[in-house]
Amino acid sequence: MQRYGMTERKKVLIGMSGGVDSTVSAILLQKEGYEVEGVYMKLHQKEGYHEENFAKAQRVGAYLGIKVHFLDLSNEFKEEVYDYFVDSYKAGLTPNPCVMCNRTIKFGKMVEFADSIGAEYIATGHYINSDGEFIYMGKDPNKDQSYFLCEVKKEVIPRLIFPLGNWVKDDVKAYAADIEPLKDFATQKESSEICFVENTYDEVLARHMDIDMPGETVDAEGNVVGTHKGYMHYTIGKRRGFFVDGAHDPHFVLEIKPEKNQIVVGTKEQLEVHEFEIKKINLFVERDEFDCLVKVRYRTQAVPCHVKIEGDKGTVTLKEPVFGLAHGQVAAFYEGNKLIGGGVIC
Ligand SMILES: Nc1ncnc2c1ncn2[C@@H]1O[C@H](COP(=O)(O)OP(=O)(O)OP(=O)(O)O)[C@@H](O)[C@H]1O
Repeated sequence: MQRYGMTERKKVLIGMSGGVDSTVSAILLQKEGYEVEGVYMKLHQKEGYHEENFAKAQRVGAYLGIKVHFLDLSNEFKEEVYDYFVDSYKAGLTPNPCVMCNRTIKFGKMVEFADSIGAEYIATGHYINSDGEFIYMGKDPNKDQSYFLCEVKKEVIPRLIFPLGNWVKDDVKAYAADIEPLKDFATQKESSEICFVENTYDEVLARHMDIDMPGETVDAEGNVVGTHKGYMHYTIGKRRGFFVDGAHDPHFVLEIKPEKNQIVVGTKEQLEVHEFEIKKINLFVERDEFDCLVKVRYRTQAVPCHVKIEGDKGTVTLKEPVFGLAHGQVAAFYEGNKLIGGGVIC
């Protein structure tokens, strides 16, 4: 984790969310000899959320004797992440808000803030590794978050430090539990996967539009076979929450047609995908045609593939098929544990 030379003491800005991961990360950085400052970012408008979490981050700051800044990025977050999330569902796509947040906010605006306070390094409590040149999967396979960084700008990587890259979550909690003034951090409820979603994503969408609009469920040939609750309730691969008249076998969502408020359903075999296109390509290596592994969603196995990039589009040919590829999600490319980039599935 140590990047600075023996004679200098390098300044690091750590994103402190009030959670156990960033808390332990801040402690580890200080132990390593870094000059640490923290920042709590206000990202969304969830009632009461920021008061509580900023207070926690400040408690950690007081314990460590470090400054914790408060940065209101709610306008930027709304534009770059929240609106994109809502607009994607409206367009029948499955967004990846954490990927966009990492690119534009955590490793975008937070880096600009680090510059403004003279911090060379930027740290977070993500379960990821980095050698200053590349990003690697974290050691804890259940927590590895490297997938969410595949759209981060290449030039920021040398400045990133992830103190928890070689930790497993249980050890992080045990570490916090041993520190008397901070031991409640070890047992607090874990944050939800998407920070502004309290329960389900459709609760968020329902604040902006009418998502309950019954429509037709059709098969791959376009025959009407049943009904559904409104296209925004579904993602590709979903197998519940719609009706297929007289169906015995399980049916899955194959496609979403927002303009007709239709969902296309079919069998598991019909979900099989061998090739797909990507856009918004972000690579950490200089190549336009290569073999690698690809993860087409967060919690899935990486599969071998061939990538060919032409202009701002790319074609990914899979050597093993995947089932249920959702448009709008990110495909992250790996060589072993090394993240070499990504793109948005279109
Ligand atoms: N509001 C925030 N302000 C500052 N940094 C943040 C904020 N939210 C997240 N981060 C940073 O991003 C990291 C990853 O966030 P994420 O929400 O994915 O993880 P987490 O496992 O809930 O982490 P934590 O236990 O630290 O809350 C955090 O560890 C923290 O360093």
